[in-house]
Amino acid sequence: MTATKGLEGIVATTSSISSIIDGVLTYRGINIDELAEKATFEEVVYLLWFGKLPNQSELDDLKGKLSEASSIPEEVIQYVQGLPKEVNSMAALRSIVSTLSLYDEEANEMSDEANIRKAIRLQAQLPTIVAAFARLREGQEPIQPKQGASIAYNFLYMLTGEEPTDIAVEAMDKALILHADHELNASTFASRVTVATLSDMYSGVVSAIGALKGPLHGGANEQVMAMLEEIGTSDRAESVIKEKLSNKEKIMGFGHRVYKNGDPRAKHLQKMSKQLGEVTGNSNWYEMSTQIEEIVTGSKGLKPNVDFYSASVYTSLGIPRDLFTPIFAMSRVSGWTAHILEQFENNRLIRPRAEYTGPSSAPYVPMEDRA
Ligand SMILES: CC(=O)SCCNC(=O)CCNC(=O)[C@H](O)C(C)(C)COP(=O)(O)OP(=O)(O)OC[C@H]1O[C@@H](n2cnc3c(N)ncnc32)[C@H](O)[C@@H]1OP(=O)(O)O
Ligand SMILES: O=C([O-])CC(=O)C(=O)O
Repeated sequence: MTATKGLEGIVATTSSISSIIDGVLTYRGINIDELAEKATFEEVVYLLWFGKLPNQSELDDLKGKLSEASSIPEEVIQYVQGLPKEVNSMAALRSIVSTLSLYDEEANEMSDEANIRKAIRLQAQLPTIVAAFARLREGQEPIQPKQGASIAYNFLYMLTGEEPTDIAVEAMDKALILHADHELNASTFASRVTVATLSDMYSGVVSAIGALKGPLHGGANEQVMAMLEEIGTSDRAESVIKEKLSNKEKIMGFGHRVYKNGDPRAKHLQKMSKQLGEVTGNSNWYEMSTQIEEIVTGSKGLKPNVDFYSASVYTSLGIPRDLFTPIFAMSRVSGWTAHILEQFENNRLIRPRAEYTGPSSAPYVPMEDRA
């Protein structure tokens, strides 16, 4: 038995949800570029869960169900209110989703119908949770979602209490589409491992949130913004990045385990970042980002991943940095739940082996003889 570090190149399951073949990403066979340009996030959620694009009445039905399920129980709001003010936002999200399961009577119900209903509730409630968390820690009242509005609109509305502009809603919707699923990424794999023991959907999503939190995965988007803030002004970009590279530091938002010639999602976020910079009259973050891309790609051949330009997009939307990864979770929960449903369809316990590298035939030393 020989281990492959980081399971690189190992095919661990079959899946018909998303594919990355020769650098092209599809959801259910549809190219991500087309979805980013033409679809809405709700259509993508339907596509991921049910394997086809919805017709108008199927889409209306799903939107109605998402809207209906978008409020969170009062007990959960009280739980959020009681959290320490300075808590890490992904740790909070992980705990809140776990708490949410305690108020879902179907949490441990394993039928297909119950699992779809839970997927709808999780997708509908994560944006409400993230917005409520952001407001409560500032001492503000949470805002109820508007019935009938899109997830992208509602999230921005619940966060700020103001009607978002059309371009803000478009940018948020596009970001949600682009982050929705990505084959067997670390958090999705974590969710599948958890539910393959026949544990419940909430446990799978909580495992996934824990995995997404790390800076090598979803947590990178916050780190990108921290880096842009550290650089501060474009004239410092070259010296700061070159110093990081010479110190062998990783440049957040660059590189990818699967894409070696560039992430097809990055260009859409770059375009949104540029547009938002023009609309807000502050292109500083966008320009600094393009400059960093030039330096990192030029010197290391590394290309930006989905996390890189999302940082300047969210900042232009006025979103605090520590909500970037929770926003990723708000989108990726559609993919996690699709994968959990797929895992349940044809389940087998996921239990690989480890190549043992410890001592062999070690004696049991009695306590009095130990050093
Ligand atoms: C949504 C997502 O999860 S997308 C990924 C988000 N994560 C990031 O942006 C964090 C920064 N990027 C990285 O850490 C990596 O590129 C990963 C984790 C995404 C992929 O990692 P792996 O496939 O395991 O590649 P690995 O980390 O082994 O890197 C291979 C080589 O490229 C270098 N490298 C990879 N990414 C970077 C980077 N962002 N900055 C500098 N060097 C890098 C490594 O240092 C290593 O160099 P070496 O061979 O000289 O030691
Ligand atoms: O696929 C991966 O390894 C990371 C990920 O989630 C993404 O790029 O969206």
